Amino acid sequence: MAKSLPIIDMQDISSDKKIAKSLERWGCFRLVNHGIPPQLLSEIMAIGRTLMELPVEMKGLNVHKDRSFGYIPVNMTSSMEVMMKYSKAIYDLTKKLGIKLMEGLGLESEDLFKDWPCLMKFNKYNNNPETVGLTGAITHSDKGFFTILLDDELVNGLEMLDDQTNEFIPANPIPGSFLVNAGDIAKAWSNGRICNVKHRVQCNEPRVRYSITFFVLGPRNAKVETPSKLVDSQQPPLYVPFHFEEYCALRTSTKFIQGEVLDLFREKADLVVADVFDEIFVNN
Ligand SMILES: O=C(O)CCC(=O)C(=O)O
Ligand SMILES: [Fe+2]
Repeated sequence: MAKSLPIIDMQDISSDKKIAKSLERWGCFRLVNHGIPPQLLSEIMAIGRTLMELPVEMKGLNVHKDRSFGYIPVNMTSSMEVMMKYSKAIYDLTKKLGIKLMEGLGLESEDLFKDWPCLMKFNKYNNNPETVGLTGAITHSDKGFFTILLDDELVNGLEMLDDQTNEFIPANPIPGSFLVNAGDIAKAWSNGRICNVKHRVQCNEPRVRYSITFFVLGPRNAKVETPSKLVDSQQPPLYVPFHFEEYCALRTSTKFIQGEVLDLFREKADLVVADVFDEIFVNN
């Protein structure tokens, strides 16, 4: 039977343990019965599509210094309400997921992501007959802690890497669900227990694909530090505490997008660092 990714029902009484286990084994799971109404999911998806389809001249009116921050035309103010509603709902959901993860790992039940910066991103894959078989998003890990992805219900393409067998497993959509995956910060925070799953998006059919990602990034004004309970003589600390911004700057400057930069923050990093810098040198 073909391998498939874990599906977790948020209302299941053992969901906390299942969340921790799935993140350790796969670095991801599909989340169902999460409590965000399907109507709100359809509304935010519709807004994503509308924004993506705006004429180029209108998108050019974007005045943000970082051009990737996008543009919302004034006649779409009602969309702002939906966006605020959605971001609040999804932020509350990540808070619950953080608490469940803490409990699932046998840690004190607390709001892990309190005051952490988050980012919402709309994606469009211009799939067409010429792009079938090509890659829409190359293999990468996400740099933050958690990503909550609302994927296209009709057009598949997302694939998650099983790091035990090195094969890609399709994350086929389930209407009304989210795909939750862990990123580099989760791996460092958990002392290497959580998998920062690598993933990619393939074009399998000539139909445009939309998705919305909500990234829970890293601690604000504090270092990424492993809870003491996850460290002992059997599992000595793997990483020195570091700031999320520091991590992002290195990931950007090295252009390594699969979590390799975590090696620069390893305890006793002298040897590893030399290796990574060699690679950077070779790659440039
Ligand atoms: O569009 C998708 O399904 C995945 C997007 C993604 O991996 C990302 O934005 O980091
Ligand atoms: Fe990603």
